[in-house]
Amino acid sequence: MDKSEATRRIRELRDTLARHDELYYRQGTLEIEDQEYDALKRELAALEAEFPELSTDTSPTRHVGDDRTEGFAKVKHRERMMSLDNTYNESELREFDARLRRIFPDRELGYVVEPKIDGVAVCLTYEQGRLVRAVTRGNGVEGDDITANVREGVPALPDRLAGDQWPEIVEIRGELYMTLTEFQRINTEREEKQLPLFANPRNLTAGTVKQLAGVGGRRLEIVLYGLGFCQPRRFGKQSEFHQAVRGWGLPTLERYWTAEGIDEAWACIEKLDTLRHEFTYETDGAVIKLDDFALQAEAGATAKSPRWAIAYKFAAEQAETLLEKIDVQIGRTGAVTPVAYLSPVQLAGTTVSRATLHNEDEIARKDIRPGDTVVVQKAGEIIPQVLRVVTDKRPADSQPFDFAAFLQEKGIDAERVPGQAFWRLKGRDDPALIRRKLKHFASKPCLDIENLGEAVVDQLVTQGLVRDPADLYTLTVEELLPLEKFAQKSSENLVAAIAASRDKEVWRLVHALGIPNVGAQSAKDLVAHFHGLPAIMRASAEELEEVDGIGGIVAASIRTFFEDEAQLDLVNRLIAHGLRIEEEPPAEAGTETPLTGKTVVLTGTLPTLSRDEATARIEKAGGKTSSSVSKKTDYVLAGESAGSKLEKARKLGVEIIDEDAFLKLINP
Ligand SMILES: NC(=O)c1ccc[n+]([C@@H]2O[C@H](COP(=O)([O-])OP(=O)(O)OC[C@H]3O[C@@H](n4cnc5c(N)ncnc54)[C@H](O)[C@@H]3O)[C@@H](O)[C@H]2O)c1
Repeated sequence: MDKSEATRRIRELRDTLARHDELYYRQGTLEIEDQEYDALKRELAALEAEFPELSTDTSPTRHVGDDRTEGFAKVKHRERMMSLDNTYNESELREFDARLRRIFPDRELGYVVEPKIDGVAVCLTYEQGRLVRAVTRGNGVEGDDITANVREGVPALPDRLAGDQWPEIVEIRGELYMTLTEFQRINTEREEKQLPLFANPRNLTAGTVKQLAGVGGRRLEIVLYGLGFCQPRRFGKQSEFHQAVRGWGLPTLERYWTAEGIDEAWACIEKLDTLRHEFTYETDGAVIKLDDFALQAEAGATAKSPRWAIAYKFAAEQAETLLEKIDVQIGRTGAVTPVAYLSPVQLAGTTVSRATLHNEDEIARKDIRPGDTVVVQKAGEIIPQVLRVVTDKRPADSQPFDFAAFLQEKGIDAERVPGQAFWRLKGRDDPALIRRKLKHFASKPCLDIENLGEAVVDQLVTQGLVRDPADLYTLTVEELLPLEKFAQKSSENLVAAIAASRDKEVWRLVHALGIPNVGAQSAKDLVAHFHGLPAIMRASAEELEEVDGIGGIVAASIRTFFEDEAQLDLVNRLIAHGLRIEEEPPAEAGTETPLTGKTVVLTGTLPTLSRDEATARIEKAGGKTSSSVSKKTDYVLAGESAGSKLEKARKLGVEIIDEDAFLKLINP
């Protein structure tokens, strides 16, 4: 390769890696498998070695992936947090040992072999034995302060170290992770609510610790294995440190091995490979470290990884199964990702029934078709991917899969992102689209908001006051006054008109949402059948098709709309602003209603109803709410993160119901 070719390829690789880093570290998602990512990084490193003049300090080969995000306080690590060099083959592992033996020619090298936990790196600081801080790796030098989320989300983490043999200040490094059981619990709940599923426990862990409003009832675990800053210094070896961590009562590695020399270390790695599926955490490899801290210090580090440790990653496991159908998932940013639905098959200790297909080009490159027998692989132990098609077993009438035609058939209005392989729902942030949405929302056949005409909408969008319909409900008179042709009275009128739209008929709101293919008549039909928005949101495509006048295309389009997190977020915000979402007639005095004379206590966060909304429903159904649980309480309506009220209800034997049961109760 000549230099200009190398320059072009290096730039391309850096851009690609930067994009995947952003997805992986900041957004908690991924588009390519780790093995593929690692291969791209190696290619870049090789080119930079061949053309050192093209190497720069900002290259992804020189720094750790940065997970810092807005909204978190930044904290400097007292000692840098590094990444690890990694390899997938034994000979490179032996080269690592050979390099160290060149540095320490006369020594027999003692190693520690540890499982490599596939989670999210975290650094805990204990001062005087008390947990004071939990910080992400960040860019290695400073990370995000996630103390509150760690305290809330990791019940197994003690606030105080046991005993009294701890240093005054100690940074303890480890990995946050989520058990498969918890991961499956969350995904099953999401599946029931027809929400998009999370791809794997690692990404969900990354997303959970970076939630700004707490961990929302998700349970995380931690395992601690590394020493950072320590005052006074007191450990001579990694293995001694492990003993201390255990003695302090912290969750630590279930197994680790000490080995003399690389042959013994290799035997330990093989042993680890046979045992790892029994661990509570997912492991994607082994980490081999020099045991002696003095030798570690002498060996030093490169720009991003220590020279005294290496990760050996296990090869992915594979299995053959039938690809039943291809469907799509829609992400928060509107990305439309193809997914393969498989006949369930056992792989790396779990049952696999879905695999990512990444994007349109990937499907075309591998020529994957519904009805194919495919080889699936769990790379890096987590997300299954379709590796290849077993073409010998392809049915005779099979046709290539046409992604664009498939999207059209499903009524998904998406476009391929120029220069990229993925598709995205059309123009989310386009001001013209926002205007169009708002005009539709406020129009006569929708929420019919007086005074919110075209000129006003244009100004609201241009001034950045409103980005979507939910923003209308927080507008204030003060914000409107500076707009053209707005005076005190007209501003008040608009705020009042918007407020009044909260009580309009539910079909108007359903129409106003702008679900593709759902016009005023369909909205009326849907509400007449389901009596409210929540039931429409929960309905399956089959249930939707039971409504007179709703066909397959409209049903699919409704499902796609509510599976899209961005749309769901908008709907939930509208609901939170108190818009009417149920059509049931108000209770008349003297009539028996489902909750007449009953007391309900609310606790936790409900999946779709806000607290005000739930209270309004309870009152409408004849009940009343109370803030504390007693023997007189009839029901406790509990959502995620329900706390002591739930405990008390259990103790007193008060009936506990979730949102679904509640909605059935008031709307039998
Ligand atoms: N698929 C993608 O798009 C994508 C994008 C970015 C990164 N990645 C993956 O992430 C890797 C880079 O991530 P990384 O920098 O966190 O490196 P890494 O995951 O390869 O290894 C370093 C990390 O391992 C963790 N670790 C787990 N067990 C450990 C133990 N016993 N001892 C020491 N450390 C342990 C630590 O958090 C440490 O920071 C890449 O090699 C790639 O596989 C994938």
